[in-house]
Amino acid sequence: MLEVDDIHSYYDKSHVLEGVSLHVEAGELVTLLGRNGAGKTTTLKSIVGLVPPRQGAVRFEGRVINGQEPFRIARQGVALVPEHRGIFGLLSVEENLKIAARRRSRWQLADIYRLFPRLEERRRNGGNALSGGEQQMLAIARALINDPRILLLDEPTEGLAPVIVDEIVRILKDIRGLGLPVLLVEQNLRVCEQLADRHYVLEQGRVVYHGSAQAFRDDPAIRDRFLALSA
Ligand SMILES: Nc1ncnc2c1ncn2[C@@H]1O[C@H](COP(=O)(O)OP(=O)(O)OP(=O)(O)O)[C@@H](O)[C@H]1O
Repeated sequence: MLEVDDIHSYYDKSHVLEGVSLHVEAGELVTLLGRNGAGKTTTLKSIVGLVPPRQGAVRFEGRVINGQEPFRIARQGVALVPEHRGIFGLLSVEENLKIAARRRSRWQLADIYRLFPRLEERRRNGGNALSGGEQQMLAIARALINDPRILLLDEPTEGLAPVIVDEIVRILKDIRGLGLPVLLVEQNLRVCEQLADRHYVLEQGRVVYHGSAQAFRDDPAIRDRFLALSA
């Protein structure tokens, strides 16, 4: 349903993605791994039009979307939850959700609160008063209430305490259980292994490994290589 086909992306003259290809099928959770600076965030930004690829194609549900404005890509249901969470600090949790809600969304507030009980508890708190983990949950919740057809997540567990990481993993499992496809950029291998159907590893703007979660688990060479990289 999402197909990234040999994209090349740049920051000015700096050639950052050198022919990245990947795909995410309906109902899949796919992770994008790689060390800092490998191009993971740039791949997500290229998909949503924030860093438009200069070559190659991005197709969503069979239609070419690269070259469109980011808001048009978002409107088609491609939602990015960026690393720096982008919530409104002066608005309450519930206001943050209501402002993001799309009319006729499949997601109502009650559905969101069922998935994120912590947000219901804190629904009258201001965004500024939330912990890092709660802000991350709110960022994911805001993306969901806007009724995406695919969710792109940039390092949702970064810097969070283990107990909160477990809560985010539980939420992502539930999202996956609902059949919503997810492309997850994540450095935490334990998180990836609990969630993913397939993995891609990026190095210096290229895909250097692609395989099923099972193949990745069974292949110590690639695991060691990745672990060594991320250490
Ligand atoms: N706005 C920018 N302007 C110029 N160069 C950039 C910009 N953003 C990223 N880069 C460079 O592009 C390359 C890929 O960065 P990117 O953020 O995509 O990597 P990443 O794999 O997501 O790593 P990280 O985990 O550190 O975010 C890096 O060399 C980085 O320095």
